[in-house]
Amino acid sequence: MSDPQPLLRLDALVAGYTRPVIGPVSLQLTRGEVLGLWGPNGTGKSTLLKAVGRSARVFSGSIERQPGAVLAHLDQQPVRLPAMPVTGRELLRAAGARPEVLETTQPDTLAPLLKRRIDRLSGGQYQLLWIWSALAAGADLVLLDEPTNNLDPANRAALIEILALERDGRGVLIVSHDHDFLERVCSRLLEVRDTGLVEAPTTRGQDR
Ligand SMILES: Nc1ncnc2c1ncn2[C@@H]1O[C@H](COP(=O)(O)OP(=O)(O)OP(=O)(O)O)[C@@H](O)[C@H]1O
Repeated sequence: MSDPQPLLRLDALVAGYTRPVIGPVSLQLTRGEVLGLWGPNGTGKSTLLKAVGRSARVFSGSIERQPGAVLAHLDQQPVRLPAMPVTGRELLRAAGARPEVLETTQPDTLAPLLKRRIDRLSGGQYQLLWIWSALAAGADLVLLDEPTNNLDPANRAALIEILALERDGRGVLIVSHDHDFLERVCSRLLEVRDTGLVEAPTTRGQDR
């Protein structure tokens, strides 16, 4: 079951800001895959996501996204919306979440968040809702930078649960230092080293 064209293909990508900070790196992500990136601080993992999201500079190599694939990018510091009387449910509807997803498939932890004003949620609650809205709205290519930061154990467990839902339709690329989380959710893990990306063994993701 492989796509004719992967959702995302990086070929010898060198990316950075005023100067390159990562690369050359190559990878492919297909629908149904959850790919984890981990490695030491400052090796350019977030920059790689930003380059895919077009907020970092590409010095050489290429980034090919499947035409029409909808991208959602959770940055390390999620942008909060200004104060306004909008509930979580209204946010998800505005993002294009399908009604059946809103009514049936949300984990218990999310139900109370749907009723609350989003400008009154805590940082972690907002982050979880933001990720759920990207998934429920059917983003094809989801980039998550340190998604377990700010989450307590219950919300971290909810994140693991929602990432497992309807996984076949999308590809997810996750940067995290939370290795246990990556092992739980990822089908493939890559370690970022000075020499490039190295395939890392994953014990739990294989059978998902
Ligand atoms: N906006 C920016 N402008 C210039 N340099 C930057 C910018 N953001 C990050 N850098 C530099 O790029 C390098 C890689 O940073 P990046 O945040 O991509 O690494 P990382 O692997 O995600 O690190 P961490 O694990 O600490 O989050 C670092 O040297 C950092 O100082």
